[in-house]
Amino acid sequence: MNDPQQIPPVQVPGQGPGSVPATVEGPISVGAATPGCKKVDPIVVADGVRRTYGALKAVDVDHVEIPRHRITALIGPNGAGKTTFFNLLTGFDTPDSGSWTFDGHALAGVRSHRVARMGMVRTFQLTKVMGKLTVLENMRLGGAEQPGEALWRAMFPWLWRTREAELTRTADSLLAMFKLGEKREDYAASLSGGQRKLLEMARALMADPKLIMLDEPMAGVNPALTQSLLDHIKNLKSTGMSVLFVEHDMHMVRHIADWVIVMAEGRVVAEGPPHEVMQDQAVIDAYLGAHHDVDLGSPEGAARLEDVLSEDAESVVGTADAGELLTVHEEPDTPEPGGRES
Ligand SMILES: Nc1ncnc2c1ncn2[C@@H]1O[C@H](COP(=O)(O)OP(=O)(O)OP(=O)(O)O)[C@@H](O)[C@H]1O
Repeated sequence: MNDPQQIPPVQVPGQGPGSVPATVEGPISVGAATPGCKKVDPIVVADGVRRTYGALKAVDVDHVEIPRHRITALIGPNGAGKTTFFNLLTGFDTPDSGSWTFDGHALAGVRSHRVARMGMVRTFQLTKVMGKLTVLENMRLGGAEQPGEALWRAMFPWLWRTREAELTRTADSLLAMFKLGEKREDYAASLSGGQRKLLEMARALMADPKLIMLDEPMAGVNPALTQSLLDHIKNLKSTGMSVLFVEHDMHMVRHIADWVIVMAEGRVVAEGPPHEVMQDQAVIDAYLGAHHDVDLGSPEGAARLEDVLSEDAESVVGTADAGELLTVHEEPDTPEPGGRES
């Protein structure tokens, strides 16, 4: 069994201390923070990306840019199109129209595994860890396969053994970081929902991404782990990674996001720094409808919003189906039900 105490501090694969950029500072947008505004250094640029389901426009994004080396939150009410947009960008779904680039490379039509190999890796709202594999095996699967690696493995098995040992070392470091070291030999199916979320995030890091996209990383994570999860995400930025996350937890958004993009009814309706965006009328309208007087930028306002939405029969806030605005609930140790890929 692995002893997390003996594992050295994690180094995100391929990003040793020598290659770590200093904290990036300075303006994020070129000019004013308006919906679809240009960024000083974008890692993703999307144009005219649309996805309809029958008459429903799930995603209808004219233009959006995701800043590099920053933590960006993608927020919006349920059904706003956030997950569908994630699916489109990462090749898990196909848009009706539109184009987008990642790190300067056009990605429309590129399949999901190639997108991941290019350095754009995502996690899912409902985790996709493989229950019948151990935690360590799941991690090793996340290691990006180099072009031609399968051939090398067949022809030069001793070289593969070296690579496998490397993957195991990286996996153990990441498992220690996510406090899953003691679970490395357990089947992933035995993990709680929250632990599976952590495993999925750790596995995504095995691919050495330039951009990690997290779909509701906090939902279902035990409160004891939430602070360390926030710290992990901040650490990713300090290693030079760009982070884009979908989240309903405004506490998390306010505390770690450098930039917030707000979607409603498939469109980008606002963007900017967290404290500004949360007082934006379009955002308040999108979230609150009639409750315009609530200030999302303050803890009291967010608490009030949570109360209001908890009483709303159509809101999932405060239920097991959604992240919460201020607090994170305990996840029962039961397997997740199947469902749509989101
Ligand atoms: N496979 C699908 N078939 C039909 N409609 C879909 C499908 N996937 C998503 N939708 C619809 O598209 C819209 C956007 O859904 P999406 O899951 O992207 O929203 P979201 O902002 O991620 O919501 P949430 O915060 O609840 O996860 C919703 O109205 C949803 O019902």
